Amino acid sequence: MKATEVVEKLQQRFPNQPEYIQAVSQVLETIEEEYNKHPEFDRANLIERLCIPDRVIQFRVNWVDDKGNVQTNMGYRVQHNNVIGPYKGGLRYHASVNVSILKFLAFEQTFKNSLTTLPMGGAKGGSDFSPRGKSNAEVMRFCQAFMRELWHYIGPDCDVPAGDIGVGGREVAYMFGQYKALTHQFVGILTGKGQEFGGSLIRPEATGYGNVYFLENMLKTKGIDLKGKKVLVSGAGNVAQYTIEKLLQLGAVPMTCSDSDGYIYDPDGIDEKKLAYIMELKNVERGRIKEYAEEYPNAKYVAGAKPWFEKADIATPCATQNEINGEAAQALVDNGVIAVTEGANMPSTPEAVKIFQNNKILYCPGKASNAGGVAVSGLEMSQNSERLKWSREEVDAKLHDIMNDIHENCVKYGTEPDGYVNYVKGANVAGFLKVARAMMAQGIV
Ligand SMILES: NC(=O)C1=CN([C@@H]2O[C@H](COP(=O)(O)OP(=O)(O)OC[C@H]3O[C@@H](n4cnc5c(N)ncnc54)[C@H](O)[C@@H]3O)[C@@H](O)[C@H]2O)C=CC1
Ligand SMILES: O=C(O)CCC(=O)C(=O)O
Repeated sequence: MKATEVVEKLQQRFPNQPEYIQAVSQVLETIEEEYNKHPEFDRANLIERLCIPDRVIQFRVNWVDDKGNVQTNMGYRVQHNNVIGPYKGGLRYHASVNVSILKFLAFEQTFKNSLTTLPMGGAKGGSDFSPRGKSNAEVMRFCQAFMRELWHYIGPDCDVPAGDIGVGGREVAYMFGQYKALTHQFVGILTGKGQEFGGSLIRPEATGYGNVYFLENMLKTKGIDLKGKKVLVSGAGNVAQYTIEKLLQLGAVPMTCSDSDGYIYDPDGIDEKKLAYIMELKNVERGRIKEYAEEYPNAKYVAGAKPWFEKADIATPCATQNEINGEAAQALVDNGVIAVTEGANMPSTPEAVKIFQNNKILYCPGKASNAGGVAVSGLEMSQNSERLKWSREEVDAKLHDIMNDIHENCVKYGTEPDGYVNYVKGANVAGFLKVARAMMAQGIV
């Protein structure tokens, strides 16, 4: 297998899917060597079968807005690979959603879910509907209309969606209610559910907490801890909020957060009280991050920019894909950042990744460091199957163990001769081998 040739062929077959090609390209270049140790993989054309999703489901979603007008959005589910378990992965509601973005996310999810050690295949879905500026009633009607189509293709042992950008507890609950109404079944069809109806404790916190547990592990390899470290965080949603919460618990000092309009920098650090303000602002009032600087005048708000040019010890992008480009990565390196851990999916461009690696920064790709969210989703599925609810401590301990295992696997497969851990290679090879072995065992299907 020659990675560049496979990517070229995919590019010809799927033109205008840059995010998908970017994700595939990054994985193939790091697994090429391992793949070529197994001639049986090539005979089975494993690589194309692994890169091309099992299916891409696309549908129209009609819903009625508050003025009584009918609106039409697109809905999608990309079921990428289910050789190690039922399809599993979030739903994204954002105006930018398209097939390329969902194919990249579903591809990444397949490797991520493999890394968690739990039996989950990879999928992703969503819509170009944006909850921003919509009333609660409009969001409910949209979620119901979306599920009226999606329910045909999912099931507790077939495909179990969850949240992602624009889909949190509120949206999951509306979709759960609609699935139940359509099927007359109370089953664990979505994860990230409310605590009252089958949700797992720690699921809302899991991606952010797991991100910081992974960061702790990376720092430990250099004998460094988080105490007093200044951290640049982007995003102000689910992943950013619980990344900040865990950073605070471990003595670090989060300095920034952001939304798609700009970022805030707080020279005094974001403390627990300020985090509670951000949670209220974003989760309840659904306001903009610039309001933080009005509430805390010591902080500055920078419109239309990202926080990567501020000085700090660590950076953790928790907003969206390709939010750190080469220029931003170079600024982070020049400012002395020692570690970059990704809460978001593919937030660093290929140029940025090369800059981190060439400068021997501790750098980990999202499919490893943000796997805590889907891992606890897997634990929610187990609890739903058992019809039991585990304690907060039990789930957190399991999350901690899973993140430690993922870190260990990255070190095992990614350590280079000079001792530098290439976490990208480690995560990709470890994730790939399990999926590849399962594909080989199950024959040509
Ligand atoms: N929610 C979860 O459990 C998991 C989420 N992720 C990833 O983490 C990232 C954030 O997701 P969530 O926090 O769940 O979503 P969210 O909807 O709760 O928050 C997203 C945040 O990113 C910001 N954002 C969105 N698009 C942006 C853009 N184009 N430019 C700048 N900022 C932008 C939003 O303003 C918001 O603050 C995404 O990449 C998602 O795929 C990864 C693993 C699990
Ligand atoms: O919890 C899940 O099923 C999916 C989480 C997710 O979308 C992700 O890991 O990117």
